[in-house]
Amino acid sequence: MVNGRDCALGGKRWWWWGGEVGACNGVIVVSGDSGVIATVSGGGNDDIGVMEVNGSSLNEKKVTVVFVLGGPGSGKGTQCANIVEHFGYTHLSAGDLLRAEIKSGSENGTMIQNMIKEGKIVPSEVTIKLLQRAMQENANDKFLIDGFPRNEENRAAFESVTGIVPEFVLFFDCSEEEMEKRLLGRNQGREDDNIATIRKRFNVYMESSLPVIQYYDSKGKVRKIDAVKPVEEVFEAVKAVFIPSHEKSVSSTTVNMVKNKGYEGLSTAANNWDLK
Ligand SMILES: Nc1ncnc2c1ncn2[C@@H]1O[C@H](COP(=O)(O)OP(=O)(O)OP(=O)(O)O)[C@@H](O)[C@H]1O
Ligand SMILES: O=c1ccn([C@@H]2O[C@H](COP(=O)(O)O)[C@@H](O)[C@H]2O)c(=O)[nH]1
Repeated sequence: MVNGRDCALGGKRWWWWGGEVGACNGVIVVSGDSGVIATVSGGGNDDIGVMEVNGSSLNEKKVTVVFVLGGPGSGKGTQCANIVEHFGYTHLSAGDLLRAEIKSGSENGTMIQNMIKEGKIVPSEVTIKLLQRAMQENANDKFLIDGFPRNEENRAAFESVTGIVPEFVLFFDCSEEEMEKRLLGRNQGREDDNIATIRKRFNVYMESSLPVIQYYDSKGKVRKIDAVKPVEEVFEAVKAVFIPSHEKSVSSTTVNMVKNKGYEGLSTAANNWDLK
């Protein structure tokens, strides 16, 4: 499945991949299938990822991850920018990371470029490594992962390699007609925003990505948003998902106080608060 090895350590399972074990950053790693254990201190090779499996931990960093899924052009990137601004998440677009990898002159560049032109899904190990590195290099502990996982294999590999289970999945539900119109009008010079590739992307989305959303729905993790509406209205619905429920009930109480007892000083703020 992925280029990694695991073994039991202190009742926990650990994975590693890539590079030399001894170059890793002050964490415990395992060597080989025989389960030989090495404790490494110091060093520093960012290409090596060591993660606790079965906990949302990345190099001993606890992280919160929200997957942002939906068809091509459903507005994921647009809304992620709003979420970053209002809720302090870091936005990691898998597609942007892959495009940056092409630009960097990486040995995988040509392969990634061909896959994107064809609307195909890049192998999991490539994308997961880019996502892992981006999370490790960022001091934040809250990430929006946009446009990943795109198929069941992506999903299973990410969960087993990183041990990260998403907090929830934000799903932008949009008609194909609307998505096509948006992609053809995006005008960002993307090689895959032409009608032939768009059709291929739609097919891959229907066949491979929707089952991932269905999987998370069966776990009660999907927060579905009607993404056909204008940007501002979509964000109102998104906000309702991100505002913690206790804050919603506090504001609800405040509104009731305003309504019932006429606390005029609070009325503007309370009435502007979006209660869902
Ligand atoms: N609610 C909306 N109404 C109208 N246009 C929108 C809306 N949301 C986004 N757009 C526009 O549609 C285009 C696609 O949006 P965006 O890039 O956010 O989609 P995406 O889901 O991230 O796409 P992709 O999966 O291809 O990366 C952009 O030009 C954006 O400005
Ligand atoms: O996890 C991923 C994300 C993206 N791809 C490839 O990139 C393009 C563009 O993705 P956007 O999310 O629209 O930026 C996509 O069609 C895939 O070819 C991928 O393989 N895996």
